[in-house]
Amino acid sequence: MDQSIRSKSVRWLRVVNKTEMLGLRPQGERTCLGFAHLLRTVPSECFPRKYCYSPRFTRCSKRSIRELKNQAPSQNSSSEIAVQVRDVCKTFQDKRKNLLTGRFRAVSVPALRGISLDVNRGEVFGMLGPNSSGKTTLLRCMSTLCKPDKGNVHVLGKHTVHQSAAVRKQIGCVFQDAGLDKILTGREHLELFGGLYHIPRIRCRRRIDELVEMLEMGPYVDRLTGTYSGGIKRRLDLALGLLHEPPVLLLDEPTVGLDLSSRRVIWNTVRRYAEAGNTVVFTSHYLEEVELLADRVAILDDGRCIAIGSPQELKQRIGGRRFTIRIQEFCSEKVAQAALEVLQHEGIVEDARVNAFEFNAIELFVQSELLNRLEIDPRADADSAYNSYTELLRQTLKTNGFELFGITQRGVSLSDVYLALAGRDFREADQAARLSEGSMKRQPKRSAFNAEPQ
Ligand SMILES: Nc1ncnc2c1ncn2[C@@H]1O[C@H](COP(=O)(O)OP(=O)(O)OP(=O)(O)O)[C@@H](O)[C@H]1O
Repeated sequence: MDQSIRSKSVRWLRVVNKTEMLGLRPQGERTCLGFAHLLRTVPSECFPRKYCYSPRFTRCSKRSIRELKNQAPSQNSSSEIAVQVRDVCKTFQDKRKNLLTGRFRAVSVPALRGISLDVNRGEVFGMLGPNSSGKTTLLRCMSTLCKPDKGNVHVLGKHTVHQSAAVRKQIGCVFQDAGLDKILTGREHLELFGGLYHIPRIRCRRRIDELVEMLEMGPYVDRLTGTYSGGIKRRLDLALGLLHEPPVLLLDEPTVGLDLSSRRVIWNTVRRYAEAGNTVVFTSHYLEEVELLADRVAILDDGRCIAIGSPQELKQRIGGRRFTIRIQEFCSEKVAQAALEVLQHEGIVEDARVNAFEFNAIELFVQSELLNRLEIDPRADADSAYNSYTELLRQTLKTNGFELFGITQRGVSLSDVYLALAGRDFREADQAARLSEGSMKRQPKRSAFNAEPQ
């Protein structure tokens, strides 16, 4: 590559470092380098002394720093807790255009509404939620990039606002919109970051080789990143986040839009990293990814944490089984509603609805209490009891003139947990978020099982 371009790029990088890190870049101004925002989480001590004045998020009075240092560690900031979030609220001020008048008006968009949670050291912690539930904002609060309006976030006992420089030394971040500089190769990116983190050159090279092997990037690392596919770009992003071996790794939707092989590589890398005693916090939209990867998961809805626990615990808390009844392959809503009314009238379903996203299939949650009440094989094991219940459904629908296309049953999934707690399923929530993006949000519904949101 042309050396002059590269040195220009590195010079720009320094300028961008300085302005991004110190929060001096005017809002909305474009940076020359795509990956500039990645650098915001690099500790400010990496920059020449003369640049290090008044960083936006580290600015606080000497007195408040003294107070923080003298503060006795709270009960939960013990060594077992890697990330502590307490009562965090964040509201954005946004502008919306009135389509009639063409004028903009200011609107408040509450992104986080009092979230508290703890992430233990050495665990893989997932944050699951539909669009606009506040996952990214919470992750940005943990990474020092977003300042909560209310509440505190501590990472390894350090306050993310008052001790942001100390926090940045402990974290690695991979965000959704991470950009890479097209005119540098993957290895050059890694070397550049190694330099910023002051990793000795030989150690840095060894670490780069390790990461290249771990992320299966051998054939790509010496190519210009402009030629990378989405999956390889995400792998390089992850390598940049892992380069300095941070004890806490923050990932925002690490596998969104990737094919299965890239996802597998990323999942394996994250797992191995956590097994080495590090903490990983990630957000995801994919239920199966969270079930597979997370030791514990927080389910977010509308800026609130509605459940927290291991995927297994959460599913057990809901219990029972989920039935899907299809009257016809592509059923109309009217027919499905009529069938549901029959079942309700016969008193053999408790918690049921017609799912418009599944061609108006009827979905039921069935728990053992219902089977006991209906006196279905009281002495039989769970499987036979649920099979008898299936037969009862089939007979009831048949005697009322409904020909069945099919009935399936399965154990509950995290999607059912979300449905039970939030009163709507993921796709409905995503659609609602898209429709009401930024407008007044609905109040959370009571759970389908009357489970109290936490
Ligand atoms: N900089 C911002 N300015 C205005 N509103 C914002 C800003 N950042 C986030 N929001 C709003 O805050 C809410 C939560 O957004 P956030 O990105 O945290 O959600 P999310 O759960 O990560 O969603 P997704 O899964 O789509 O990434 C949304 O309504 C979003 O529009």
